[in-house]
Amino acid sequence: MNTILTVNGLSVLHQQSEHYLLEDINFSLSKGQVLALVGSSGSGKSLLAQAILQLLPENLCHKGEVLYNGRQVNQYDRGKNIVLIPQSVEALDPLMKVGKQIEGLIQTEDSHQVMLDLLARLGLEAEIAARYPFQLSGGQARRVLAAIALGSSASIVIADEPTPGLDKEAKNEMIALLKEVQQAGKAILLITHDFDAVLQLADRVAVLYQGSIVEIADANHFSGDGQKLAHPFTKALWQSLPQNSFIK
Ligand SMILES: Nc1ncnc2c1ncn2[C@@H]1O[C@H](COP(=O)(O)OP(=O)(O)OP(=O)(O)O)[C@@H](O)[C@H]1O
Ligand code: NI
Repeated sequence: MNTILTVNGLSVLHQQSEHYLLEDINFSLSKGQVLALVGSSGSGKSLLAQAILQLLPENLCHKGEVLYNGRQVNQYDRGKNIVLIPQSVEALDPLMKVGKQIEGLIQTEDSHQVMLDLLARLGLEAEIAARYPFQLSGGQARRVLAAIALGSSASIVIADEPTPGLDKEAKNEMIALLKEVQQAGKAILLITHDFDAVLQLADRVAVLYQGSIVEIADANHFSGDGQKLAHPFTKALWQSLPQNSFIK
């Protein structure tokens, strides 16, 4: 198969306490596939994204391997082959206008036009390009972060919570864009609490519970009362959604 990302026995531990924050994570991702990563707050989703990108904070260390196209991931893959749509807007350069930041990552001659097209696709006015990050609302900043990732040539996109803070229209636009990214043959790791997005985009869903993946389920197993789901935590997560509240 066209496996593009492989995570093998990945663990992340806090150096001082030797406490495991992630333990023995295994999964792979092929071209054009979307794997959703769900789990409670604090279960380790963002840490997994950071570990894949070699961006772990210094007080944490990791074991195991992350392979891009069969070879160890290195720092040069970041931004080039694997991009992150980060959870926090602090990832933007506070001193550079956002249009320039987006253009900087688009590797085609007409980067200015591509940047403007991306802004429009994400429902942002062209004048946003001339603003600094602090002049954006939370939802606008999130869409700018997405434009940066989607404009790059990377073949793997890791999206850490791309939809919160967006109104319904902007959220649907973001989901449509991610769908296009997938159809272009890129692989997506979609970290989210939003099951709307999961059900519209994901092929499979990895469920993280206290630092371990307890189940990787087919996305279409998230239906009915969750009888096709294997792990009690996955079932509980599914049944706790407001739209499933009629299920006893
Ligand atoms: N640098 C660090 N040092 C020690 N512990 C950390 C560090 N970074 C994260 N953690 C801890 O690791 C755990 C997982 O954090 P992480 O940010 O990955 O959670 P998450 O699943 O992304 O949560 P959320 O849904 O709220 O974004 C948390 O308990 C967090 O406090
Ligand atoms: Ni997180």
